[in-house]
Amino acid sequence: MNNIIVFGASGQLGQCLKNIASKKVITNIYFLSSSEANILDTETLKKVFEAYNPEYVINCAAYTAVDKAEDDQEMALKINKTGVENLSHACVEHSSTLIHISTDFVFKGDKAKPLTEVDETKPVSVYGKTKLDGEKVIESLLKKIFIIRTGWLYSEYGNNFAKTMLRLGSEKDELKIIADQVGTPTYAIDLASTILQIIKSGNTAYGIYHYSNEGVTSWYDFAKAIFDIADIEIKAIPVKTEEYLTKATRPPYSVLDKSKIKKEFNLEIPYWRDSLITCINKLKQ
Ligand SMILES: NC(=O)C1=CN([C@@H]2O[C@H](COP(=O)(O)OP(=O)(O)OC[C@H]3O[C@@H](n4cnc5c(N)ncnc54)[C@H](OP(=O)(O)O)[C@@H]3O)[C@@H](O)[C@H]2O)C=CC1
Ligand SMILES: Cc1cn([C@H]2C[C@H](O)[C@@H](COP(=O)(O)OP(=O)(O)O[C@H]3O[C@@H](C)C(=O)[C@@H](O)[C@H]3O)O2)c(=O)[nH]c1=O
Repeated sequence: MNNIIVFGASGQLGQCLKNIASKKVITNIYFLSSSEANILDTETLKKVFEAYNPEYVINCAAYTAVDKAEDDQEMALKINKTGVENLSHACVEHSSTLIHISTDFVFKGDKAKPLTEVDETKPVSVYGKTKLDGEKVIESLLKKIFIIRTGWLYSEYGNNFAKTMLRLGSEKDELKIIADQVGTPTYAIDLASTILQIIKSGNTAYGIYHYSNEGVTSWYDFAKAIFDIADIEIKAIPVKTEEYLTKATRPPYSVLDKSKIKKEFNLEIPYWRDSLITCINKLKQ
């Protein structure tokens, strides 16, 4: 098999890909951190693509600070749109297939019905808008693409809600957690396995796909499950969105319909609580 390169490799998903690739003994995959390959630096991208001539490019690089993006629109746009545009041009030049990760936050989330790939996008945050811009730029430049929209990523790596809850759970006696935002947590290790499975399949059914774990929950119930599985005693207080102020607006409902990806790649997706147990057990080791 020809080379695979991963951009944004030191982030959460990048580290999960590294973990899975080493378990599956995949040796033709190369992991590039932001300091090794900044997707805003076209000269570096040119050199990297010439050196590796990748068959597949996995883009895990992104501006992911949802609240910070509201005051830092320029940088969020640069990374999530211009950087993605640079990668797309390089992929065209080298005939590479681009696997790009997008988000449930491209949706407004005002309808309580699992969201399909053809549902209307209407982001309500700067982060969501810039991620949608990234999707659009890829679709306008490249044919060989897999855009995977996912949501609520967590794992033993990087920063995420589950690790924040574990930390706050050991520091505080009580915690207010939003109970009227509903979605599905995604164990980034499960997503990483799926990405490598897509590559291995050689399937060329290019397009947008939705992926999360199975099931539906709220941030409050997700937090309760984290405390329960990790044996943390804390008073968790369910609150409405208006009672927990954040800079960015988040979709109230962002459950993704995964029928398309399951059918096309013959996937069995774990239920979110089962994967959460796996993750917390790993964190305990
Ligand atoms: N986290 C989540 O809950 C969700 C994430 N997603 C999407 O999944 C993808 C992966 O997310 P995740 O791993 O959690 O995010 P992280 O924030 O953990 O990782 C993002 C990585 O991108 C790197 N990066 C930032 N700017 C550049 C740049 N200019 N050039 C190269 N690399 C850069 C960062 O480098 P550095 O460490 O040096 O800053 C970081 O390592 C993203 O596309 C995100 O939008 C989708 C849904 C949910
Ligand atoms: C820490 C904390 C958060 N919350 C709420 C705020 C928010 O609505 C929700 C999640 O907060 P976080 O800031 O941890 O997560 P957030 O950064 O909003 O997570 C999002 O990240 C981006 C990158 C995505 O693409 C999304 O799919 C999603 O995972 O939980 C509480 O209610 N209580 C708390 O103590």
